[in-house]
Amino acid sequence: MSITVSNISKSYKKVQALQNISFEVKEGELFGLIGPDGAGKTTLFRILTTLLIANEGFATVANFDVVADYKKIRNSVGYMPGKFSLYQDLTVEENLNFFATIFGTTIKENYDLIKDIYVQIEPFKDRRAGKLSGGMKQKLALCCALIHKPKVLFLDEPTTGVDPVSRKEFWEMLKRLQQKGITILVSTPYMDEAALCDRIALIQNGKILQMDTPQAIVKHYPKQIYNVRANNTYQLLNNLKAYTYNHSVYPFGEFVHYTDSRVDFNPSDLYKYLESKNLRNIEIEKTEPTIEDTFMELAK
Ligand SMILES: Nc1ncnc2c1ncn2[C@@H]1O[C@H](COP(=O)(O)OP(=O)(O)OP(=O)(O)O)[C@@H](O)[C@H]1O
Repeated sequence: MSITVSNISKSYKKVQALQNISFEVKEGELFGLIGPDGAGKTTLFRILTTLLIANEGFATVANFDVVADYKKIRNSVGYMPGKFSLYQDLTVEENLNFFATIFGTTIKENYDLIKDIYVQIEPFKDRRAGKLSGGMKQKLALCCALIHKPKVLFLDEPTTGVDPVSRKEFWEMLKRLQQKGITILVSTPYMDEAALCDRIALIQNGKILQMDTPQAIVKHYPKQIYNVRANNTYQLLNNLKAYTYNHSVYPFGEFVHYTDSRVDFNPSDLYKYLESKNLRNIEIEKTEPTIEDTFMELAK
């Protein structure tokens, strides 16, 4: 196993950030921690990268214990923290050289590993990191986390605040790194990114709600979901929430996602109800669940 987390708990005074978390990540796996702000993702990353000590439980990374073998772990992992971690006043090249030097290596030695990413920021190598765009900062941070050829890469919300094109490119880069044998633990609040991982853990309030492949998680969704639309979305939401038989109701893109509590649900009953509320242009159609739907169901 590349990462083993066993019954880890951590609290900050009154806040219980992690409650009895356990999971394993296999060598070469791309594993996602999916959860909203405050779920406990950063706390877990800090424990696994030896920057914070858990109150209970144990964990290993690359077969080293996170407490006893912390120095060995620091040499074996790359960590890209959520907040921008680079030296704003150093240039792109200086930042990268700095990280290479503290790990006793050079840009040249591991250039192969970062090449695909670095070529995209190389034209700006003399620019100060603080003056880079969001997407470029993120690429530089990834190069810095990779420059010592880590076995395990920890990426805490690497795409938060990054535009959709750069997000897509970033995930393509992760897939290429995975093919080079690097184990990756990545956190994200974006449900569409969850589908790109080999396995995911859905996490909320310091607890794992569910863990499996993205395909299996969606397959186990227990209900039929309906896309509902009408001329007034705000009123539609309120009317659906007030409907006696609703099981779940929430906005989803241009639709409202609705599930019914009855086994013999007939959409025409709902149609009539919404019509009686003076809604117009009503549409009710079956749709497939997504990871976001699973999250909404588990978080209920
Ligand atoms: N140093 C701290 N002192 C007190 N409470 C903290 C501290 N760090 C985190 N917390 C609390 O612990 C909980 C988990 O926070 P954590 O940062 O691990 O979550 P997260 O999933 O990474 O969310 P975010 O994306 O917002 O950072 C939150 O309720 C947070 O307010």
